[in-house]
Amino acid sequence: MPVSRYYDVKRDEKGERYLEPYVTGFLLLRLPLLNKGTAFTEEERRALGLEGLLPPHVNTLEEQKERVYRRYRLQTSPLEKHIYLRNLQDRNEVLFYALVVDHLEEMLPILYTPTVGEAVREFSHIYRYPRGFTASTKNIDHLEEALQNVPLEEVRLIVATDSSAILGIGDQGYGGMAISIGKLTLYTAAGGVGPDKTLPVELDVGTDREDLLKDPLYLGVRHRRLRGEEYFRFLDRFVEAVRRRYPKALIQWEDFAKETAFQVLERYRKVVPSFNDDIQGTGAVALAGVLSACRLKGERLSEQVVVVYGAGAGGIGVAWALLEGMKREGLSEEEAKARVLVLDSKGLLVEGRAMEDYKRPYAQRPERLQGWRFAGAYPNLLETIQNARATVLLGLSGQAGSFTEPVARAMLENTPSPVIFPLSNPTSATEALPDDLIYWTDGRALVAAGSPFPPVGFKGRVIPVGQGNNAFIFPGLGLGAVLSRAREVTDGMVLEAAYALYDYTREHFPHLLYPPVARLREVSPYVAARVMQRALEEGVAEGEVQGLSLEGLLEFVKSRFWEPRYLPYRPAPVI
Ligand SMILES: NC(=O)c1ccc[n+]([C@@H]2O[C@H](COP(=O)([O-])OP(=O)(O)OC[C@H]3O[C@@H](n4cnc5c(N)ncnc54)[C@H](O)[C@@H]3O)[C@@H](O)[C@H]2O)c1
Ligand SMILES: O=C(O)C[C@H](O)C(=O)O
Ligand SMILES: [Mn+2]
Repeated sequence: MPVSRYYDVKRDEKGERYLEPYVTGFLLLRLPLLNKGTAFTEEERRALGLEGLLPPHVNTLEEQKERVYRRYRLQTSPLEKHIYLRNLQDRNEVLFYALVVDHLEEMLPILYTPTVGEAVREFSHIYRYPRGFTASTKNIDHLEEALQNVPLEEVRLIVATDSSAILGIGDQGYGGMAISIGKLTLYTAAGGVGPDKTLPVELDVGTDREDLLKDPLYLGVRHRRLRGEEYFRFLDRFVEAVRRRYPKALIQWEDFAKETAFQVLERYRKVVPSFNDDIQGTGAVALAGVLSACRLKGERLSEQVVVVYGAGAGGIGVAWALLEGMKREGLSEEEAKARVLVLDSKGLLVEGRAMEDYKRPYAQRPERLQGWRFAGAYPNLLETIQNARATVLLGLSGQAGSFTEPVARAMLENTPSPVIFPLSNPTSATEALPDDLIYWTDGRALVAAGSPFPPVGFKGRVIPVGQGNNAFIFPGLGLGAVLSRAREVTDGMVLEAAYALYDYTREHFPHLLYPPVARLREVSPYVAARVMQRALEEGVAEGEVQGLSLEGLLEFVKSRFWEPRYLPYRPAPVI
């Protein structure tokens, strides 16, 4: 079957790839996966009915990049830049990715965190072209038919959100589609997954935001969110329809509120290859960064006392991964648990306290608090840091400014170089600004943040701020799972992604907590290869990669890596 009902990719006599479009003329210029714009050659223009429809001069891809980059630079705000790039993506995908790959570090904050947060908020107001697939309460009863309308036959990667907890900005209704689009842009730009193998999905189950429901321009369904059984019936249908239409696809669950995130992950992880980016991707990226910090300090992870601030999808995922990391260094479950302290909005999680089920495994035994001094019913952040003598502090609370100067100074009381990662996104939700943390700790804190921040100048030093964002994990994890045809994404594969990122950083950037994002295109294939290796070891891989060594797997990944280049076009033979 062709890749798409509008084209196929074939090989010529010499084995070179070419594209065979099934549409010609003006329509060809309107399909972003096919359109080369002014780069169509004269021969192609003649053969494909494009003569007279384009300017006479034929551009190279390089020239086109030059043109669009100049316009890009003239956009006056991050959101305008985002809109500009998204329009380019919807016009000509090869050109879009060629440009993004050339300027990855510059454009990631525009296409992804933090600007994507604004794009989510404004989604209905900046909407132009359709992209992705919407499952909504309007089409859920005939979802299988609706999925047939997606003109791609080889979708392998789906990012799906119900928009209930986008970044740290909460329920965003239909706007969450922008997150699915942004995450998949990274899969292609950083993970080498062809854009025609990806499908962004919005699961529009409604919104509880009155302002959105009342906004005449709002584009989602206008009712409150489905809950309980109705909600899960909706999701069951979605998963079933995906399984039928795209049996080889992996689903990445994104930005589900904590009330459902854990249930959704568990309900489907053995039904369809899937993982939750906020729980597992974030857990892995935090573990990798804390391991790097320990290496820089010349200490072991199992010696640290970790405080995780925030007990939602991200916080619990991070607590899980750090606990696993400590156990790997030889601690018992009990020993590890006493070293990973988790707080929610009511304070430290302690057994016996009222809390949701997913938090229970991370609650401290009451004995752990023996001799502690605190004022309220449960220790707050500062009290926990002081009493437990925390050495690592990780923020996943979405509470801007919650890592105050006294908090940072308290960390410094416990260790000469505290590890402090305000991981909440977007920038407006960060627990602390990195330069504040560095000043408050006299340059001694090891700092990484979820959103991108410029390096901090301090007493003649230039201190880079690592970006502890699951962007370092999910493209490699998803790619590795798909390329190894993994039946499921196991916890072992998630943790392997963390150690792979740690190893990559140690080898290539031994003085940093995370690699620069400009290196994502190297990081992701390496993470993918390690994930594949682990999938093989665990016996969940079903693909053609059986028996390959790590080097072999890396070669395999690289041979599949999609590059933004124009293929020559040959018209379909007339039958
Ligand atoms: N850096 C990354 O890669 C990354 C990944 C995932 C999430 N995050 C960030 O983490 C934040 C939370 O995301 P999530 O998906 O876990 O959301 P969530 O809604 O699942 O959880 C938020 C949690 O924050 C905690 N919280 C709220 N108010 C608090 C308060 N006053 N004090 C202490 N804790 C409080 C609660 O425990 C709540 O469960 C967001 O800002 C998100 O951007 C970052
Ligand atoms: O989207 C990001 O930047 C990371 C993470 O998935 C989040 O929800 O904050
Ligand atoms: Mn997320």
